[in-house]
Amino acid sequence: MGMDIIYETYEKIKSMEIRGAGRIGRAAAKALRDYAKSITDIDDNEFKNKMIDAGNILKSARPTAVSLPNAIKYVLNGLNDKNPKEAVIKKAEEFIISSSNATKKIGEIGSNRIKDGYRILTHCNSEAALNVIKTAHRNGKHIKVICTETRPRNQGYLTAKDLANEGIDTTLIVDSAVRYFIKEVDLVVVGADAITSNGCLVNKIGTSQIALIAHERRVPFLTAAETYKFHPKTIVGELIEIEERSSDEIHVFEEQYINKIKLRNPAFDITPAQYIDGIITEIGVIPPQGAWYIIEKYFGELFNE
Ligand SMILES: O=P(O)(O)OC[C@H]1O[C@H](OP(=O)(O)O)[C@H](O)[C@@H]1O
Repeated sequence: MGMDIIYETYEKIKSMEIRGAGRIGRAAAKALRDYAKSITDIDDNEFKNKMIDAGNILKSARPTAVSLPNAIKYVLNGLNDKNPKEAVIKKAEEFIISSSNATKKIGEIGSNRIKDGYRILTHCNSEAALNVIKTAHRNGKHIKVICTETRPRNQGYLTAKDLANEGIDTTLIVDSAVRYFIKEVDLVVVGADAITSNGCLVNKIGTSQIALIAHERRVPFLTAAETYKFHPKTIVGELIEIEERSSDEIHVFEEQYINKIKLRNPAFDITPAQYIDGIITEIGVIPPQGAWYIIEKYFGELFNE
């Protein structure tokens, strides 16, 4: 096994075979755990160097979702322990369990914001946002959900199938139809790839247009974000890199147009804090202005780095 597990996971995250901010964080933690287990007969220093290299490879798979570096940082904190191998394995297990528990807790907390009869709009395919919706449904609330296709990779199809399998009344629309349908929506719930220290949301491309439309119509806009989706380095002014994916994902033209038409494919956009009514975390619903507090509480040690 050895480094193979790291490269395999790197490839799966990069190609989006494993996708979704929470899932890529857990996949990285699992890969680091299994890699640590496979390393034998070397001294602690060599072990540390190997683990740091592995973490850097995994981190480079995708640049935007902060769950990936946050998960890796959490696991590799174990390297400071007097028994680094055991500590890294334990930290990886801890991250995997606490991340899954956080998405469940978000489901419970967020579902309190959904009333019987609500029509909800969601975008892309977020485990955390879907837990909010599915928990409301499982608690007996009669809800209807509109989900967007989410071009170019159409993660909305995954969302629509998941909701339909739950027995939820589900409608799939094209991304550009959100303003047309907003009059039929009581609440927007989306996921998060990162939350900045000033309460902005980085999420799937198209999210900010939806937030603007919801704001215009005074439809509440919520994002579901585990605390490890908050970006520690934004507190010291670092900007989040927006991933630009291959134009092959949107390529529709014949050969003769290839050099004549430019294609751009940013995967994420930024929703300003003023369009966000609440961030559903596993410790409660916070206003976007509370982002600084979450980063200071959970990632405070980074200030000393
Ligand atoms: O962690 P959970 O809530 O599952 O997903 C959060 C976000 O991750 C996804 O990104 P992509 O499809 O990997 O690019 C979407 O942007 C989604 O909102």
